[in-house]
Amino acid sequence: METTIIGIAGGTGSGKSTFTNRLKQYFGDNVTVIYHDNYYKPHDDLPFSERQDMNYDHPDALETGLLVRHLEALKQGKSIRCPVYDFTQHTRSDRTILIQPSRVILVEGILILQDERLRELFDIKIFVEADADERILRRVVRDMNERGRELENIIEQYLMTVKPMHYLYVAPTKNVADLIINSGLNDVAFDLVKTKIQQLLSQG
Ligand SMILES: Nc1ncnc2c1ncn2[C@@H]1O[C@H](COP(=O)(O)OP(=O)(O)O)[C@@H](O)[C@H]1O
Ligand SMILES: Nc1ccn([C@@H]2O[C@H](COP(=O)(O)O)[C@@H](O)[C@H]2O)c(=O)n1
Repeated sequence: METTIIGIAGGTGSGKSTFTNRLKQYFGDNVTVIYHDNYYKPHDDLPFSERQDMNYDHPDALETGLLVRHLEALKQGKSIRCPVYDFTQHTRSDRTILIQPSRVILVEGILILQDERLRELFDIKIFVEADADERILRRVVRDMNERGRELENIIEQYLMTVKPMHYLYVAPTKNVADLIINSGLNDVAFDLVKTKIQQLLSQG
């Protein structure tokens, strides 16, 4: 089986997951989703207070080599066990998820277009764009509701690492994207990508 891998990048809060999850919801088991976030290094040898203060927006924060190996295995028709990251604990959980090979794989994450090995594996590269003020507002709500964070910590982390790393490592990757999407809720972009995936699936 041929495999097509689509990378979906964009800054934090840009709407990457919203766009990716909409495609997953539409295609169900015909499409597999892998989140780079699950490949954050665990650092479970360090106390919580130290894990809390780390820079999670630098490429070195992620075990991207493992993601590369997993994508290569899926392309070869092998299943993989994907780690599961726990944002409330700043480390990986004990769980892994069994992921089966499929015709189309979506890979989502802030830094996926920054890594040359990943770029080589992607057949289609998408960047989801959104203004910085909207992204941080969404992140505040999301991190407080879903990631167990407090407002003060979110603001400090944003100013110390998230914002500078975004402009150093994430924003420039817009230039290597095949497609730049204005918002994760963009219906036209969704229809275009949906049609492309339908075409790939019908080719088998
Ligand atoms: N265009 C949009 N308008 C309003 N809210 C949005 C939009 N895109 C995403 N959101 C919301 O913002 C939050 C972060 O979006 P998400 O897709 O998780 O971002 P990312 O994966 O890029 O960090 C979610 O709660 C989502 O529902
Ligand atoms: N322990 C961690 C690990 C990562 N982050 C932040 O997650 C952001 C990426 O995820 P998105 O869903 O927002 O794209 C990234 O900006 C990291 O700062 C974290 O807060 N804690």
